[in-house]
Amino acid sequence: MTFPARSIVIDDTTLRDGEQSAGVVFSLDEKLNIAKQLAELGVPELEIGIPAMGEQEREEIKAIGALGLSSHLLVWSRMRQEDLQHCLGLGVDTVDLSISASDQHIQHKLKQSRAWVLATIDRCVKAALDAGMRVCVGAEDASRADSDFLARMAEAAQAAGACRIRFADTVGVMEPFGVHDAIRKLRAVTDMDIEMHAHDDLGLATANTLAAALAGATHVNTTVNGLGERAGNAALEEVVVGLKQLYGIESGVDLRNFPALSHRVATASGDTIGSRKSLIGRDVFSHEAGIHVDGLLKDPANYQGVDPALVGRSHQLVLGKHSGSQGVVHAYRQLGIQINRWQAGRLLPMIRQFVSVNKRAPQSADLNLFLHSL
Ligand SMILES: CC(=O)SCCNC(=O)CCNC(=O)[C@H](O)C(C)(C)COP(=O)(O)OP(=O)(O)OC[C@H]1O[C@@H](n2cnc3c(N)ncnc32)[C@H](O)[C@@H]1OP(=O)(O)O
Ligand SMILES: O=C(O)CCC(=O)C(=O)O
Repeated sequence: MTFPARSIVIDDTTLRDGEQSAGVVFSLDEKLNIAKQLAELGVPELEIGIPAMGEQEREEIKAIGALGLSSHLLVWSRMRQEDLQHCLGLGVDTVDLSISASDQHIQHKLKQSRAWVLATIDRCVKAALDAGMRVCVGAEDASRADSDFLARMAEAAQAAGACRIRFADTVGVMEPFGVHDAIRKLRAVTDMDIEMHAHDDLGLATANTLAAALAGATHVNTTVNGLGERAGNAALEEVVVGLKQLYGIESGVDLRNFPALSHRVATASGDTIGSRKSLIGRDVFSHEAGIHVDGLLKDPANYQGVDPALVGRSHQLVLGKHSGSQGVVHAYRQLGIQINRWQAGRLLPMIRQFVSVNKRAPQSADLNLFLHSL
């Protein structure tokens, strides 16, 4: 399958939805550094906070704005006049004005009607525009909304002057085919930009985000390391690499310095990154199995699905229970010691015995000992 060359805008919400993860708080210093690093990677848009939360949040939003970053900044707000007022004068010219799209939320959270939602969109979007803001209408819980009503919301938003609608899979219950259909349907009824906001409750946030991009979304929300409410959002690193590698869609984001940002966000959020977390986990570019190591040494393409250099990393070859003789020869060569395959074959049982007992790879001192005992 071939895909037309195109680009997409990443709107990273590490500093908004990322910080909404239970128990996570970023200090101002952490926010400033995360924002700077995101901008340095070339992330074009950053959603940086919720002004209605209070004076401190607003001061921090201002401080991020004062950095003069190359990234375009947004704030998030409930679709309420009083919340909108808090978004003004912060040095940020775009607001995601959020209102629920599903009957579940409209009736049982907002305790309102669909007609009220449409009227509120009209009133609040116009008020934001009058105040000099650009508006993205956040359709919260869009994934559980009636699709015809969502279309009416999009029409109301566009008629009022919004430039974008955000399709939020708020509770993370969608799958890629459904997302593709939903975004296609939205694309057919509006000329506004469309943004996908996915949650990872079923482990599908990235897949759903890619599906939205294929269906015509112009913007996608991400967070560093997939941080975010509950199971998190679509991970910036996965979305950027997936868009480019699978579909040739450019995001303009260069992840070669991503490990430093990933580490910063993990530390600031008190999180540990799973060792097998795609692209950033400790072990995802490590190889032990003899056949794989032999193949990689002959040509990395033999066992490389993703080039680790894309995310500033490299392959690690590890000696272990499943090593073969080529891997052993290579490990000794790294120490400046030339051995032949016959010697490697005799060293293998020692290596296996060592890792079985110690549950770790042998270090250079161990390898020297093995060699001397031959
Ligand atoms: C899916 C998402 O991620 S949405 C973003 C969620 N993020 C957050 O909630 C983090 C920041 N939140 C906060 O600091 C606070 O919740 C505030 C400042 C926004 C509001 O605080 P409070 O006024 O004390 O209200 P509280 O949080 O208890 O309840 C939410 C209220 O907002 C209403 N509300 C929820 N969403 C919306 C919306 N999109 N538009 C208008 N009103 C809304 C609820 O119905 C409820 O109103 P009620 O008190 O009249 O029943
Ligand atoms: O309405 C929005 O802007 C999306 C809010 C959000 O974070 C969500 O629905 O998960």
